[in-house]
Amino acid sequence: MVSVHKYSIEENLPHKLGEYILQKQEDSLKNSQVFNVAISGGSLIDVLEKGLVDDPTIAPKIKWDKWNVYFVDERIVPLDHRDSNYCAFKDAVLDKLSVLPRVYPIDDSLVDAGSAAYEKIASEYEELLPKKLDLLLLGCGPDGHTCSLFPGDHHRYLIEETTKQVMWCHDSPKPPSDRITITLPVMEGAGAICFVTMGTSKQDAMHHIFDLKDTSMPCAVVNEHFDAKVSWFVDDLAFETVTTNL
Ligand SMILES: O=C(O)[C@H](O)[C@@H](O)[C@H](O)[C@H](O)COP(=O)(O)O
Repeated sequence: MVSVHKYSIEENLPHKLGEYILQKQEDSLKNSQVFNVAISGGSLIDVLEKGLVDDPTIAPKIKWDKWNVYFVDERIVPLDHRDSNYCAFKDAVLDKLSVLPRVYPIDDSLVDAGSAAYEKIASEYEELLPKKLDLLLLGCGPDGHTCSLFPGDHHRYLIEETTKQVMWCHDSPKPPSDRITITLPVMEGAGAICFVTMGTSKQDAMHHIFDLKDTSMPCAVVNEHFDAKVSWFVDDLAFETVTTNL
């Protein structure tokens, strides 16, 4: 069963997420020299800053030199553009560290080459991915999207992909329009999948995902497919409308 960790403001979700990530780091480093993590953009990055960099009890235990950081999705913009997930992570986390992880951004030399090059950015990124990601840290949009796997017929080709691990997402309903995203085959191979979602704007999505099991929402598809390896870190506000006992 999917596990849900629900916190009030006072309970400090970023700290609890930090503890969870720390445990995953330790588990992975028992069997490997490196900890392979892939992160999304959006509000997750602020939570990572609070939980992994600012938190005085967690921060010293994070072995950044053992981390390989990938992106579950990225907007096709230059890496120093304010819309870039890499740029957001750099500003919020990397620039504050004295020991750096190895980070794998997209090759942004092709971002101005037009849509013909975007498939190439995706396939090149697929080449960069390790055999196994230990942990995926994901967000959930108000429409139930995750990574750049959006709901609706127009984007069905992304959630239904069974072979390619990274794809070009065009006409994204959330700007910017062109992105790359990992697909379900990457989730299939991952050690653990963790969603982080907070606030009232997520209430409708939470009701659809947890009460109605509405698989028109990509997050509900992830819950359904990967079940026991999926955890959700949510706050009271986001879960206010959920009636299912979890
Ligand atoms: O690049 C992106 O747009 C993100 O990776 C995206 O998938 C994000 O995780 C969700 O949209 C949730 O974002 P919020 O948590 O900011 O609502």
